[in-house]
Amino acid sequence: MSGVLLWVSCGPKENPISIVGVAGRGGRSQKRFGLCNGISFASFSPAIADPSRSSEERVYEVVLKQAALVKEKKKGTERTLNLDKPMEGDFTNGDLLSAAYDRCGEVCAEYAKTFYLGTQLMTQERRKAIWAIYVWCRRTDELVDGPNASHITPKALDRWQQRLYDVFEGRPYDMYDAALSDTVSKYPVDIQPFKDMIEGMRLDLRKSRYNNFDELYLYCYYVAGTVGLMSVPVMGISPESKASTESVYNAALALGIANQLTNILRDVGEDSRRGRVYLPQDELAQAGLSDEDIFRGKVTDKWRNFMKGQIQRARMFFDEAEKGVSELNSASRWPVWASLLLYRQILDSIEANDYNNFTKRAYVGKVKKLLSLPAAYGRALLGPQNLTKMVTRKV
Ligand SMILES: CC(C)=CCC/C(C)=C/CC/C(C)=C/CC/C(C)=C/[C@@H]1[C@@H](COP(=O)(O)OP(=O)(O)O)[C@]1(C)CC/C=C(\C)CC/C=C(\C)CCC=C(C)C
Ligand SMILES: [Mn+2]
Repeated sequence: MSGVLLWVSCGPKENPISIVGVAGRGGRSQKRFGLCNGISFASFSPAIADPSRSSEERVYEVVLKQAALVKEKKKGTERTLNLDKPMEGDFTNGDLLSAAYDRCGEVCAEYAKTFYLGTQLMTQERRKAIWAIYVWCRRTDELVDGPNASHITPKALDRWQQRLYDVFEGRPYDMYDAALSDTVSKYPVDIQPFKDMIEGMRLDLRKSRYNNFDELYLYCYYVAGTVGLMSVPVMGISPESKASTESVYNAALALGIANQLTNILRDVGEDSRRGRVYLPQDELAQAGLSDEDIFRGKVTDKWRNFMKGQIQRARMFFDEAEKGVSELNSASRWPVWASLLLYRQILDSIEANDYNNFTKRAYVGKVKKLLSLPAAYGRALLGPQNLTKMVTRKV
């Protein structure tokens, strides 16, 4: 890839896997949480650094705050690009800004073709903003996962965060930043999910095991749930929607978590070869498995049973997310359905591979991908259905 980018609930024992989802209306919503084990939060982001509560509770507080902010700001703040800091070009110039957005679109097309195709149905303004957010997320992930990852230190992430503050204050460093600066000046996008994604990358630098689902949930929020929270203010909620803002944000969070859990299940072998195990250690132990079994990479009945539970949990998060998609603005629904249906099918593919995610990479073939697009389009035609007030599901 281009060098430009590079520089830069847990449940009770008899019910081992459960999630309790929520959707409410008019600010009266409540949320129930699974009980999860304690974890050290000393260096986590202050917004969610409270060890006495579960990750779900703390993340849900961020959701509520984001929903309140979007209601408050509606059309964004009056920030304008500030040129105190020298840049290579004048990005307040319409042509340069437009070139910056085009470049974001190219990066998006190069990395995520199907998703790029999905954005084509969105209004031009929204599509550009989503591209800018996409590129920032991709660059952030590249810091810890790209070819220069071995040189990345917590200090480098601190600098990336400082640069993020500059972007939000209208002081972009380069054209990708300029596109994001412009986006956050136009849409009620808050900095918190961006900071939290950087926090997820910090976690990746220092942690390679997750004791329980509570810890894993927090990681998934940081690196993926945040994407949902960044995207909703741009995608917009349908004017016909009667669902509460927080319930839509909650669904967006669930989609990010579902995607990341799916990523983790698909990449078990690949991650283990990098010394990483993103599976809850307590659930592995309950299934009679350990890290050794993962490094050995043999598909056994114990492994199959364990995987069935993990897949089931990921599907529950997808179900949770599905309830929110129809509440989005009509033009935003198609790309979200497309990405949801495609990602969800990776889980089917893991099953079709007889749970061999050690040496076989689960993927969705071209035909299935193509068939998903009209299926997504059909679903996108369905408008707001009103999220039920509270949904509680246990497996
Ligand atoms: C109401 C409702 C359901 C609204 C929809 C909200 C919405 C658009 C949610 C998007 C969820 C989403 C696409 C999350 C991304 C999850 C993800 C895959 C995160 C990856 C993290 C790190 O993973 P890892 O390193 O293990 O994996 P790789 O091997 O590196 O792949 C990420 C890579 C973090 C970076 C995330 C991105 C680059 C994706 C950013 C995407 C967008 C901004 C666009 C989202 C919009 C649509 C239409 C899907
Ligand atoms: Mn990555």
